[in-house]
Amino acid sequence: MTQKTITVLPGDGIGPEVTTAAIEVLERIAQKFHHKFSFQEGYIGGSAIDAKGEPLPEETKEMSAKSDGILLGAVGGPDWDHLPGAKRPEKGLLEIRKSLDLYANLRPVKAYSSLVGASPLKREKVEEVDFLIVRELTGGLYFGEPRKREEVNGEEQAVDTLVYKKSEIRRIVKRAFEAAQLRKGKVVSVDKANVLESSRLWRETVDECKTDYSNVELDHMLVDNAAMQLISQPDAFDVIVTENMFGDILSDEASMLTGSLGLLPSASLGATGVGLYEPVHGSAPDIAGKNLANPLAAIASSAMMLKYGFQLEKEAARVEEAIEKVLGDGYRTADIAQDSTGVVTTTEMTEAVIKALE
Ligand SMILES: NC(=O)C1=CN([C@@H]2O[C@H](COP(=O)(O)OP(=O)(O)OC[C@H]3O[C@@H](n4cnc5c(N)ncnc54)[C@H](O)[C@@H]3O)[C@@H](O)[C@H]2O)C=CC1
Ligand SMILES: CC(C)CC(=O)C(=O)O
Ligand SMILES: [Mg+2]
Repeated sequence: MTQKTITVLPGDGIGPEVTTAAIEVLERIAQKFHHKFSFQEGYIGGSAIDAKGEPLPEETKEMSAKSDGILLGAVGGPDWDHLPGAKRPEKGLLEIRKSLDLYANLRPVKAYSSLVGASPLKREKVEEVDFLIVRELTGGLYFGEPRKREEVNGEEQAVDTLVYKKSEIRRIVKRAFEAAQLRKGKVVSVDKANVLESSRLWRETVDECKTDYSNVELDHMLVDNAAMQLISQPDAFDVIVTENMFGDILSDEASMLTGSLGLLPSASLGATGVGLYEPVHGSAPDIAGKNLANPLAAIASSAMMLKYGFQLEKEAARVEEAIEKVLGDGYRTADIAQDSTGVVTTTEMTEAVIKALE
């Protein structure tokens, strides 16, 4: 019997809908395998700004740090877009990642066989897709200082800063090599070393780390080429390691190989301690509150929590199999449906997954 306390941070938009789905699945898993999962809910993002006046209240940070796993929905939305950068909902997410030192964001991209038709790419391009994006999560442009607006020579300008320390690069690259050793043994490191100094340090550091992993094959790829190769030869990738913003962009692109952004899960891990599990997608304000969101990315994120956070491999596999089963049985939320017949809601998809756990 495993006993765990899970912090749930639903956030904004479709966040509450998809985290509810993930909780229901975890509750069923606990019941089935005789574990005890208790859930505590906290504020983050726009809903935290509305309730508590800030995107990451201290109490959220504390309860998250003390728990065994964090399940997050998504943050942000048009209600808060007028706020200055430091007070926006997204700041809450960046801050929780930073404060818990969750530097390794694992984003698996795997085509479900029954869904290859949902991708805008040809079947033969996507059916073998199975790779892992290892995205650096606590450095780079999203965190570098200074960041500011200023007036220079009578004109307004804005500054963001892209900084990487060698130690930050080393630790994420090691994660990628280790992940590759458990997969097909191929790492592609993505950078912009033809232009950016930070990318040249990135590339040098990757080469240095490589000497400890003689059984792993390494290639470097410029990010613009990588964006193209993800479409032209997506099945050639095994592990992609890259910096924060490139990983953010490439993973949304990669989601279309599977058919929808609503399918991709992620785990954000530190060296030790609590991990954060969240879908790759955002708060999807266009469909929020309509019971239309695809809950599978959040449910698959809860499977990553079981696997990486609690070492419950069998239980994680059971959730993944249930997802495959419902897709195989033809359950489709609107984002992955070929036409409008038989489209299911968020709650119907969740019920189907729970049923498939039996
Ligand atoms: N991790 C997070 O909390 C993230 C938050 N955001 C925030 O979310 C807000 C909206 O951003 P967008 O650029 O529109 O990105 P988004 O990821 O929220 O939505 C992009 C498109 O994908 C669709 N989509 C996303 N998740 C879906 C799901 N589970 N099922 C079905 N369709 C889904 C949406 O309906 C929309 O058409 C912004 O405030 C942004 O800052 C964006 C990305 C990540
Ligand atoms: C909202 C951003 C802070 C994050 C994002 O887009 C992501 O992590 O995928
Ligand atoms: Mg993103």
